[in-house]
Amino acid sequence: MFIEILIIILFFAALRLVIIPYFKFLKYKKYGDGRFVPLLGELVEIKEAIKKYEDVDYFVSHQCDENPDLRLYVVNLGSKIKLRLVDPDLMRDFFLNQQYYEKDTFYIGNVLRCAPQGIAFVEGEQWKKARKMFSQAFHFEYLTSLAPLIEQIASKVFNQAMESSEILANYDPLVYSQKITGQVVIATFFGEQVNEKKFRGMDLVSALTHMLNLLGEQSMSLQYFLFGADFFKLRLTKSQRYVDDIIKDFRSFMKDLIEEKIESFQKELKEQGKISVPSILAQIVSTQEITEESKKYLFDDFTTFYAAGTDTTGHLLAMTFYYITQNPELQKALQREVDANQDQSPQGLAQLNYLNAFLKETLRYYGPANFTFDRIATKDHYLGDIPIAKGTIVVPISQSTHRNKKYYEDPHRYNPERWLDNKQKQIHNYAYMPFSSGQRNCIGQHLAMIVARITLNKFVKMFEFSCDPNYKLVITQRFMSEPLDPIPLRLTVRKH
Ligand code: HEM
Repeated sequence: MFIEILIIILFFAALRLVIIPYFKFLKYKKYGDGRFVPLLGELVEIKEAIKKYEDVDYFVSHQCDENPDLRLYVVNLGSKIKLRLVDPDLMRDFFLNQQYYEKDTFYIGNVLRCAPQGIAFVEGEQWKKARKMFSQAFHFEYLTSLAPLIEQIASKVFNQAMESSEILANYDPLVYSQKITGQVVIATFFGEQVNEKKFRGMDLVSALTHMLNLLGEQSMSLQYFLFGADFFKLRLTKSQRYVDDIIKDFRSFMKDLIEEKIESFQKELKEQGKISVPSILAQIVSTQEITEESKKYLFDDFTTFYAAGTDTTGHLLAMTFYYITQNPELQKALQREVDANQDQSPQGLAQLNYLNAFLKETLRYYGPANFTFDRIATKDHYLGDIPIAKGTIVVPISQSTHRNKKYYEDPHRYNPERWLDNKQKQIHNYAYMPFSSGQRNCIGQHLAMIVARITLNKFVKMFEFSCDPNYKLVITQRFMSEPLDPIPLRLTVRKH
């Protein structure tokens, strides 16, 4: 009897976890290509890519090599089916049909515990309100008023590096770029570094980094994959209780800080008719009514901006520094351009050919976020001629399109020159999307580019730099795809 019951249970488990998903997989595979690995699905691919090709994104980068007309690639994630869109036309349909999707929190669920109501993961009316509240503050024109603040932060970090021969001899561009970008998110939000405020003895950058690292570590554990984020809320172990308490205390600390700032901005506005130092929060306080409801979400939005804007922009800068060293001729041209430039404003820097070509090419070749978070279909619908069933995961993979020879000549070569003098042939609107597209595109893209241009410009002005010739770049998976070993740059201070 026991054996029969066991067989029945195993049969139903196999049906639910493997057989039904496999038939769904076949249904979608006929529109493109795909790979089904029972239970483990795409996790196997991630492991293989690192082990065999030393690049966690190898497969998505090379997805269209054999078939540039490929439309989609189907994989499984446990029993769920996931469609990776690689054809720009399909991506366009996807972005025009956002009403049928919600963000899937499988990979990010635990990190979200520190900002559950942040703009990046709320849906519907709540998302619309949040996006409306911040949209003016993230306009290029408004952000240009924050350029002096960004400039100060970059100078401070570079000046510190200049004082230490040890740092100059072994400069880790990821660490120092993220120092800059983390401070920039805080300073552009509040108008200053708020250094006097300490959380458990830590400044804001250290506290946020500490909390996000703890949550990230939990997300990489087997328990997370088996039981999800709720498991860590149970406070079963000392370390679970430690992390849970940090989240609660930090949220309440930030709530007080933001309320205090709002009150002081409102007072300044009342007494002087304007807020003297520009910032994202100042822009909101001076143009909108701050309700109790909006206050409630502002903390989570701030944390979201920090999480979304620090590593990404830092990664863009670090990888650009690295690739510049791999192209010495162009490095010289960039240096000449930067030295000759008279207009250091964000508008002026946006006109520099080589500077922008390098940033654009890094974003194409190995941008920090070359795919969006997974989306789950909330209703049956069509993308073009493809019927998408409710519950299917769909995600546009711009990394595949960015490396498709149909759109880019010699796509696996890092070549900033393709962006000079309009050499790059007119590309499909959805074949270059480092900041995604549609209504949920990156709200911080202008800030990211302003920060990247100011920092790169300053770096090139201040330093000669090269990379240790023995260094081998291996890309692994952390919070995002990152170099496994720190990039060892050698810096010498330039004499002007
Ligand atoms: C080079 C730097 C950056 C890149 C490549 C990047 C890329 C992206 C991408 C691809 C998305 C879409 C994600 C999805 O739909 O699943 C996104 C969304 C977002 N980004 Fe960025 N980002 C960068 C910098 C920033 C910065 C500096 C901020 C803010 C300070 C920021 C804030 C956000 C937010 C809040 C969202 C969610 C928007 C929404 O759902 O309405 N990002 N970003």
